[in-house]
Amino acid sequence: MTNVAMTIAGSDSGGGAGIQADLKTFQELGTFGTSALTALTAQNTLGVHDVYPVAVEAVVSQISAVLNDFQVSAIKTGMLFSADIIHAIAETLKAYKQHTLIIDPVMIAKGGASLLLDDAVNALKTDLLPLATIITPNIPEAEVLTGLTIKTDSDVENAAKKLLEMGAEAVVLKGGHRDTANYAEDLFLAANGERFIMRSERINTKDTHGTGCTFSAAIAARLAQGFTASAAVIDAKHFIQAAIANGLHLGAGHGPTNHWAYREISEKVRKEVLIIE
Ligand SMILES: Nc1ncnc2c1ncn2[C@@H]1O[C@H](COP(=O)(O)OP(=O)(O)O)[C@@H](O)[C@H]1O
Ligand SMILES: Cc1ncc(COP(=O)(O)O)c(N)n1
Repeated sequence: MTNVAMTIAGSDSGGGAGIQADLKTFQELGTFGTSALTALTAQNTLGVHDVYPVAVEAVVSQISAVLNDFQVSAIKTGMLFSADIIHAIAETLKAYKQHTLIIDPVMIAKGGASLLLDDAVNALKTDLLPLATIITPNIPEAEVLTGLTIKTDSDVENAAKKLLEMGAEAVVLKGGHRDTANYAEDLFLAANGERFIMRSERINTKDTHGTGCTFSAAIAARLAQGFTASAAVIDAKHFIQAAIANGLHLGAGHGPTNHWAYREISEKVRKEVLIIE
């Protein structure tokens, strides 16, 4: 059976993040990728040069066209840009009773450009977050969503709990932005009580453009194939670790990750690089 996923996100002309990262990741993991664009960005490894939002009707029309024809097993969202777009997406997904939803609450690009308007944060919290099967914030995004300051391990736990209280079924609070020098660790916490930490070696590289997009797309690809939430996030961590560790060194700024590295690494080697506790 062919499994289908959809990404609702922005286009990154540089190919490392956004829709491009999502579709490459779906393809690598054997899930058929469909998409609805929310914005075009003129972007490269040095930064975001321009943002052109897509009209709300055009976003809804793309989602409807896909959902009217395909059996989509998982949807992920990335850059959503405005409150109007978020509201329309939430209403459309509710109308289609689409249940498996991974929300990567993209706010700011690595170079500092805003990919979500300030007044859209509330719409993300009230309209979309309660529909989430899994939400995957990085530390700054979790701070904005919860209003908490996140520095210590217990701050991470408290923020994850608060995100569950806000309506997500599960959260992966990603630790890429923490000051852990030797490892990058992410906390998985679910409303059903499941909890674990995924810890991998921190790769010393500036080429981390699109890590969050790629990670959440890998989760969506695996959920679309019927993986459980915990199995999907663990495999996504393997995928992103391989992609960062085998960087392509493209461009003069924050380069993209290597979306085909995972398929070249044996399962045994993948398992060796990840500690689950
Ligand atoms: N230098 C790194 N080495 C290894 N893993 C990393 C590194 N930076 C980020 N990660 C991992 O990449 C994923 C994305 O993390 P993060 O950088 O926190 O999110 P975002 O890209 O949304 O800012 C997480 O699984 C995180 O642990
Ligand atoms: C269109 C688009 N979407 C998302 C990101 C965030 O990238 P990252 O995954 O590095 O946070 C980006 N830079 N551009």
